[in-house]
Amino acid sequence: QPLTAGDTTSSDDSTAPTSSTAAVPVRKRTLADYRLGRTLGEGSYSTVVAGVDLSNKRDYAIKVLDKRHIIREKKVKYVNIEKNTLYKLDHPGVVKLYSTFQDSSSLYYVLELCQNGELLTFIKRLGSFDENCTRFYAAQILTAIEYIHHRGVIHRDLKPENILLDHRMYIKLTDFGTAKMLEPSEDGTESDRANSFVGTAEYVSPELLTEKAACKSSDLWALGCIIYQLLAGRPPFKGSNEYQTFQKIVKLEYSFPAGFPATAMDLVSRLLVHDPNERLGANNTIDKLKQHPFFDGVEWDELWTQPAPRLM
Ligand SMILES: Nc1ncnc2c1ncn2[C@@H]1O[C@H](COP(=O)(O)OP(=O)(O)OP(=O)(O)O)[C@@H](O)[C@H]1O
Ligand SMILES: O=C(O)C[C@H](Cc1nc2cc(Cl)cc(Cl)c2[nH]1)c1ccc(Cl)cc1
Repeated sequence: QPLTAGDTTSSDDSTAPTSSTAAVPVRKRTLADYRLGRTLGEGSYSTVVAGVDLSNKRDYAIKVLDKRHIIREKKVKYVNIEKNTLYKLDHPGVVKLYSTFQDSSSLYYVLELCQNGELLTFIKRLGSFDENCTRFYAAQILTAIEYIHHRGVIHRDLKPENILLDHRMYIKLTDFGTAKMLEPSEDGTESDRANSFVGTAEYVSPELLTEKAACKSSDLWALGCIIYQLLAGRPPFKGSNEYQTFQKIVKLEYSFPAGFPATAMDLVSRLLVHDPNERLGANNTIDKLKQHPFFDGVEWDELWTQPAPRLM
């Protein structure tokens, strides 16, 4: 018998006033609060299913992790990094985490539902994006990166699989389990280097391969790779295996296909730069990135209210 709004099984006082004005404390959710629907996707350690919250009839994405698997694979740290990072972030371009809970076998994240799945799916389906669509999506991704960096978070694994699309076809960054929260160091400025962890081969920055240390600028390198991929239909560095890919990155071995728009070529070549400090927008100068001619015409204040361009 599914729960209906107003029914309560937990210690709540079931005679609690049901009027919407009553400040009912936010009760820790349990699985019983949701009607689970279709499976949205599978991760290495997770399954994501659609779920309707029975008390407010809203749709969510519920990410389920098997506890034993998490412990065996030593991913406890990543789970708590993803939880703490997502709880801290609040931006239209970042997937929202509403609640977390657990039962005897699993851990649950209740996430904002991104009905249109992964950006990668659309790149594959269309082959590539036209310049106008690339501009819109690059601008949305850029403002989401600007926001997480402002909050002292480096994503470290930005790629079209980790950029989801909601019902309005707006982007939502996800997968913060490998993100890095920069610790404010003694002199108050945040330490700018994060150690260990290597992202996905095609999008990994050179500094991560040579010095094993990511910085905010590593996300700008990934943005350069993503802009290239939106227009070319494939990432700039792609070897026949991971090692080959890393070689190309370290040697900056990439070229633009014929027909690649000139302003986009200029922008990408200012992001795919070895020295992290030399990348356009590095060292908290993302405004310089926004002023690049490629973004001419972007209404930055309307970016999260205007309708997304039709992908074609
Ligand atoms: N909030 C969401 N809304 C809709 N679909 C989602 C959402 N979060 C994840 N998904 C889908 O579920 C799939 C699995 O996501 P999840 O984050 O659990 O694993 P992953 O990060 O893709 O894989 P891995 O853990 O191996 O990196 C994703 O590929 C995505 O398609
Ligand atoms: O309920 C909360 O919010 C806190 C718990 C803390 C927590 N309990 C755990 C149990 C196990 Cl076995 C593994 C991890 Cl990573 C665990 N993390 C929790 C539950 C779910 C998720 Cl996704 C993260 C953290």
